[in-house]
Amino acid sequence: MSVTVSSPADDTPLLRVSSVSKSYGARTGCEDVSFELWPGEVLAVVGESGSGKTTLLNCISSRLMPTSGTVSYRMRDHTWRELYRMSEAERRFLMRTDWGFVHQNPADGLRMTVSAGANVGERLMAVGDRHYGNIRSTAIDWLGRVEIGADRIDDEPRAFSGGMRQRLQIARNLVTSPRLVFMDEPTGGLDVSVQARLLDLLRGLVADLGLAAIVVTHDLAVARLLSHRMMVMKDGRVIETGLTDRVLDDPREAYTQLLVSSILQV
Ligand SMILES: Nc1ncnc2c1ncn2[C@@H]1O[C@H](COP(=O)(O)OP(=O)(O)OP(=O)(O)O)[C@@H](O)[C@H]1O
Repeated sequence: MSVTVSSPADDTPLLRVSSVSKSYGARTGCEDVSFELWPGEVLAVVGESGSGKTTLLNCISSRLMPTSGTVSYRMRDHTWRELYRMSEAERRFLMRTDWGFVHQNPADGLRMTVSAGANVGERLMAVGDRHYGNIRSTAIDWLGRVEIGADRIDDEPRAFSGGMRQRLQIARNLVTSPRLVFMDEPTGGLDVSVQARLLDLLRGLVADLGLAAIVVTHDLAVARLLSHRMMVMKDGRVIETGLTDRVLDDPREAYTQLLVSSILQV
């Protein structure tokens, strides 16, 4: 089954995913997934462990070549480019400038042995900023936006708590004003109280910046708080999709009903 979702937000999508499948030998990672993502839209991809969320996220963020299907992205100059027809250098440039990727484990998205300021500043340098004073003041500004004091700018992230590291990773990703951010379980592995604060912060930043985002999570509360739309995956396929509140309040598929009711019983 191929599921195409539509959004009311804008008449030109930012990303088009068409019939993407990925298999690992005989094992299915994800199968025949199609959807479009609009500017400023947050899409949550939910499902239980092994349902194919991470495989799909990796395929559409150019980290894992799909077995079949296409991923097209609308560039800033409005031309459409097919991701896996770009050169490796073009894809890397896109990832550094127009896209962000927030990993579940901040250590995967940060340089742990350089200062917090440098972690943010080097992304600015990657998009061509060469003015030390600008870079430092923008880094301080962004550390403030993610609630890290300016007095911590020279500390390395390994001296930070898990929540601070995750906030730093978010600042590093958002400082260049990307148009699209991929997030893989962005609050996973954090204490519940830290999660709640981080989610609040993320929600505010995504809304302020008008970011489009694809958030993979097994946590329906994260999907509820962050996303406009949801895709529910099972065994590598999308089995239900729709506005987040609709899917959570009135799930149509038996599997989604089970997923929602099992959370509500906790
Ligand atoms: N590198 C790999 N080699 C072989 N099989 C893989 C590989 N990565 C994932 N798979 C398989 O693909 C399927 C989907 O896995 P995936 O990690 O995408 O699911 P997920 O929904 O992200 O799970 P989780 O929430 O546990 O991270 C699973 O059956 C998994 O075993």
